[in-house]
Amino acid sequence: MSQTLLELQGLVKRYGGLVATDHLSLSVKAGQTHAIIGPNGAGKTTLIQQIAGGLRPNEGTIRFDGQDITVLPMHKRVQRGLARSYQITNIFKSCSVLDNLALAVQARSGSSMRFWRPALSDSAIFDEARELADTVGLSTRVDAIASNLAHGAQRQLEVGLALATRPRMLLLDEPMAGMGHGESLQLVELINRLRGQVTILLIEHDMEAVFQLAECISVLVFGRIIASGNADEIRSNAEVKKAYLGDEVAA
Ligand SMILES: Nc1ncnc2c1ncn2[C@@H]1O[C@H](COP(=O)(O)OP(=O)(O)OP(=O)(O)O)[C@@H](O)[C@H]1O
Repeated sequence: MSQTLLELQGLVKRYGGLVATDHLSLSVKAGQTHAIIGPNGAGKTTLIQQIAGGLRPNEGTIRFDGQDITVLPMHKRVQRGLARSYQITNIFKSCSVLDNLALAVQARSGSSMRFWRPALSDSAIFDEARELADTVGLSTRVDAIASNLAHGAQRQLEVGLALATRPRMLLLDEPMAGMGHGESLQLVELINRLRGQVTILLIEHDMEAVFQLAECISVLVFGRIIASGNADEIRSNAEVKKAYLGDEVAA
C-alpha cells in the first residue's frame, strides 16, 4: 500500500457568498498520477491555488508528507517538495532553454549567494540543466531562445523549470491548454516518463490525456468531489456522466 503524500481535509474556500471549495477531502498517494477533472467553474483552479499556497482556505487542512502546510507560504511549500507548473507561461522568454533551466537550478541550489564567483559558470548547474532538458524532451533545443519555441515546447520547458526544484509532487494546471494534438501527445509522453519518479496532481480538460495518464481521477462539481476512481470507474459512473461527461464518454 502506498503512502498518502497529500491529504486535504474539509477544505472550504469562499468568494463572498460563493462556495468555490465545499468541504472537500482528498488523498493523493505517493508515486501516483492523480487527475482532477470537472466542468468550467467547478473550482479546479481555486483548489490547486490553495494546494500551491497562492490562496488561503477559509476552513480545513492541507497536509503534505504528514505535515500541516495549510498556512505555509508558497516558497516554503516548494522547499518541502511541492512544485507547481503554471497555466500561464512562466519562462524568461529572451533567454535560451538551457539558461532558463540553469537559472531554475541555481535558484534551488542557492548558488546565487556565492557572490565571490559567477554562479552561472558552475558547470554542475549546467550539467543538471542539460539533464533536465533531456528529461523534458528538449535536448536538441537547448540553445533555442525560449520565445522561439512552439507553444508545446514552452510547456515542456515549464515542466523542466518545476522539476528543477526537485519536487516530490508536481502540480500541473491544465498543461495541455491551447495545444494541438501532436503537442499534447508529446506532453503525455513526458508525463508518462515522469511516472514513478514524482507524484503528479494534474488538472486537465483533455479527457483522452487524463484517461491515459491518471491512475486515479477525481471529479469536481460545484467545489465537491463527486467521484474518485480509475478511468473505467469514472467512465462508468452514472453520477459523473450525468453531472459532467454527458454523452462524451457514454458511447
Ligand atoms: N477571485 C474570484 N472572486 C470571485 N469568484 C471567483 C474568483 N475566482 C473564481 N471564482 C469563482 O469560483 C468558482 C470556481 O472557479 P475556478 O476558476 O476555481 O473554477 P475552474 O474549475 O478552474 O474553472 P475553469 O475550468 O473554467 O478554469 C467559479 O464560479 C468562479 O466564477
